[in-house]
Amino acid sequence: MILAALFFRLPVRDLALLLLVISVVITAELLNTAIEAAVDLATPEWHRLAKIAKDAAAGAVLVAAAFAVLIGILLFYNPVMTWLGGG
Ligand SMILES: Nc1ncnc2c1ncn2[C@@H]1O[C@H](COP(=O)(O)OP(=O)(O)OP(=O)(O)O)[C@@H](O)[C@H]1O
Repeated sequence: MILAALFFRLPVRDLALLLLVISVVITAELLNTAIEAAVDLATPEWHRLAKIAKDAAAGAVLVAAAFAVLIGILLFYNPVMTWLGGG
């Protein structure tokens, strides 16, 4: 994504937004992994609260990823269309 942003010469503000979105997704994934490990340590058995904790953490990653895709489309749509149109 960063290489594509440089290729399409996105404005610095768009590049900053892209870096922010990437960092949010990576942070959510790291927190999800941490929560999964902590839950497994606390309750190796099946537990309703463990399920809620893991599902909520995974949901956070999904939300971050979905918004990252949306923001990526918004940032790249015009530059890609211009490039495809040869203009
Ligand atoms: N101890 C538990 N008690 C109840 N439900 C659990 C428990 N452990 C896992 N689950 C359920 O199983 C799902 C998958 O859990 P798992 O630990 O395999 O993580 P995962 O989603 O496969 O994540 P990753 O692929 O990042 O390891 C959870 O989202 C949760 O719904």
